[in-house]
Amino acid sequence: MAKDTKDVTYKEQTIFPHIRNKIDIQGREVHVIARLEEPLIVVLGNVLSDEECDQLIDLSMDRLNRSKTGNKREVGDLRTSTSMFFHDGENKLVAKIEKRVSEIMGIPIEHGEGLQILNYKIGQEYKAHYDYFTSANRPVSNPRVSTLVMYLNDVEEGGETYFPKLNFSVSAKKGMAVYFEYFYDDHHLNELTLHGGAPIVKGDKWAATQWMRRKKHK
Ligand SMILES: O=C(O)CCC(=O)C(=O)O
Ligand SMILES: [Fe+2]
Repeated sequence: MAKDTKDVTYKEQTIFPHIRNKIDIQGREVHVIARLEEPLIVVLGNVLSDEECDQLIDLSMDRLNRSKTGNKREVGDLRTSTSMFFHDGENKLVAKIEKRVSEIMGIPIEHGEGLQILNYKIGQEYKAHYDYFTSANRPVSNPRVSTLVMYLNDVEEGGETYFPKLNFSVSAKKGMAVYFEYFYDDHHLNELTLHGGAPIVKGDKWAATQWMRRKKHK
């Protein structure tokens, strides 16, 4: 018998649990607008209402500090935004959004690092980076596995979330979000999730980021 020479395309298991183009959560219909399969990058619509976006901005405005990066949480050129973290469930709105984010990402909120609000003014950016941690000599004990970046306003010009290794970018649009994950066995797929927040050219940018860990973080 002739041997079957068809290529077998093997796809890795993903974390994101939704296969349909709509996700029903808390009586709200979140839309899957676009989807890249490997690495999985999902553009989502109707994640937050306009009022929720405005309230998150109002609640964080007076609590912003220069954003930090890396294990040592340092301030530097890599990330020039200001930002803050809400405490877990610190008010009704944050609790409600945490629950929604957890359902979208398919991971309990206890694995999260807290909802983080970011503000970028003209010229400010988050240069291309990986959200996962790397350690040269020992495995990371509780690695980050996935990210959701939600946009809280429309940016007039600039401020896209860009993935330079994929020639792909997502414009910041109020209430929408981009999800991606980087817990693949094939490390090449994780490396393709290199991404950044492009410098703001006109206007400013407000976003909310949720980083999830493999295991409980708190
Ligand atoms: O601001 C963005 O578009 C990207 C933010 C980001 O990469 C992060 O918070 O890890
Ligand atoms: Fe990031």
